[in-house]
Amino acid sequence: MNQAIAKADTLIEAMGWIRRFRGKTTVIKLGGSLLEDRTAMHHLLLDVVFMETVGLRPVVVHGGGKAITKAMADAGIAAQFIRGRRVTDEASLKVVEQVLAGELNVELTETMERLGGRAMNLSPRTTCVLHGKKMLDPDGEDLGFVGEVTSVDRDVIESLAYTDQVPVIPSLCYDDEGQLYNVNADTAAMAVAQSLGADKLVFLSDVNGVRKDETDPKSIIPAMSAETARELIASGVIRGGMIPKVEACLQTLDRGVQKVHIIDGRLRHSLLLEIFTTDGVGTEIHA
Ligand SMILES: Nc1ncnc2c1ncn2[C@@H]1O[C@H](COP(=O)(O)OP(=O)(O)O)[C@@H](O)[C@H]1O
Ligand SMILES: CC(=O)N[C@@H](CCC(=O)OP(=O)(O)O)C(=O)O
Repeated sequence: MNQAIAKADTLIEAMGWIRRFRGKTTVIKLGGSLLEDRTAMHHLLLDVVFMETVGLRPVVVHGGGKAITKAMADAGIAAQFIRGRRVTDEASLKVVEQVLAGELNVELTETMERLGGRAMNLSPRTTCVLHGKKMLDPDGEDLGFVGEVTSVDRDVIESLAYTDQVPVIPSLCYDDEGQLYNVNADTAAMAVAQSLGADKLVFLSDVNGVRKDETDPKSIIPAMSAETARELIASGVIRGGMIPKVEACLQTLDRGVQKVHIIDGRLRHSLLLEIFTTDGVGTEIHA
């Protein structure tokens, strides 16, 4: 009996948080490093289904960098990155599309449905909600078919909330001429969060947050200002795949979203801990 009472207490404790966030949009970016870990993915999607069930509005944007690199290697294509973005020629683009839209997007949607939730894939193979153009690298490098999002079909995404469906969006966009582009998933999540005026943007990755020393989990920085984040990129402490993530955080903060978090998706229920407790996990970047 005591156990059952403790469970009821936990539900009551969550009530304040549920009321606070009910009807609010949280954009959740699932990183490809994390998607490799099936158990972690399962628990995360369960958290997403829970959020939707109690009236929050989760929107999932996903990458799949590791799976793309693997599929490219299988096809005999070497991966090349510039400042965390994949140089994408025509052959690579085919692989990117197949992995993101053909495999991961379908798997994520189906898994959520199996877990008792309702989900809808919004990919170029079904309904593409991200529109954009070729991205011009600030250093003048030609990244090939790498795009940036210029507009988001907000109405399509928001209408899913009326039928209790979680939108699942891969990081691909079309331009006005119907050319497909590979978009960094952190950048795509940022564009979606801005367009929806999201309350929160959470990046789930395979590290416990931004670290002073990339290899030392204990060196995690729990909270940092936008200014510090810029300094850490310039000094090389933040490098590789963490650069587009932090850049996306900075641009989001520039446009009015109050808080952005980078958290460890491998930690069971990290998403719920982030939303339903006062002690956040991971790194919070604030204005
Ligand atoms: N200062 C840093 N702190 C933490 N991770 C960092 C840092 N600099 C670079 N990284 C790297 O960034 C990676 C996360 O980026 P990425 O692999 O693109 O993840 P995701 O697939 O989740 O988007 C980490 O696994 C780590 O290797
Ligand atoms: C242009 C560019 O870099 N696109 C990314 C898209 C996937 C992605 O961003 O996946 P993660 O979230 O796992 O990093 C790529 O090709 O890897």
